[in-house]
Amino acid sequence: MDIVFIEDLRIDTVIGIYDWERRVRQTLSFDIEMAFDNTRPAASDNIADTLNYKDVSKRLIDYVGASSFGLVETLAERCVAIIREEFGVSWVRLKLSKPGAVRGAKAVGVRIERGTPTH
Ligand SMILES: Nc1nc2c(c(=O)[nH]1)N=C([C@H](O)[C@@H](O)CO)CN2
Repeated sequence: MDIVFIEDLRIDTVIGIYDWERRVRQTLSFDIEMAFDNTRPAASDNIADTLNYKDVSKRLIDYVGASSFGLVETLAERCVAIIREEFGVSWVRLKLSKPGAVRGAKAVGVRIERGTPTH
């Protein structure tokens, strides 16, 4: 299975369950793997044949930046749904990290996988 990935995409947003978290913006980090058959763009050398990681990144920056969920679980699920529905990706693995949210931990968060690879 081929993968297009986005690593450590950092986006500021309102996220969290506590009162103070509703009043500030925190930086989240996204690591995303997306199944995609890269043989066609490799043969054509044409950006139009790719799963364009810049387009995916821009869409998530806009969406996450404007969101204000309580749980990282909810945000992760919505981001994966956008990638699958709007970019036609059959399988996505997404890790959402919230750095510094727990004293003593570098980061906490969730990792989810949705869908089935079609190739
Ligand atoms: N499984 C989760 N646990 C916790 C979450 C979360 O979104 N998912 N959120 C918090 C707080 O917002 C925390 O990040 C503040 O430090 C606690 N646990």
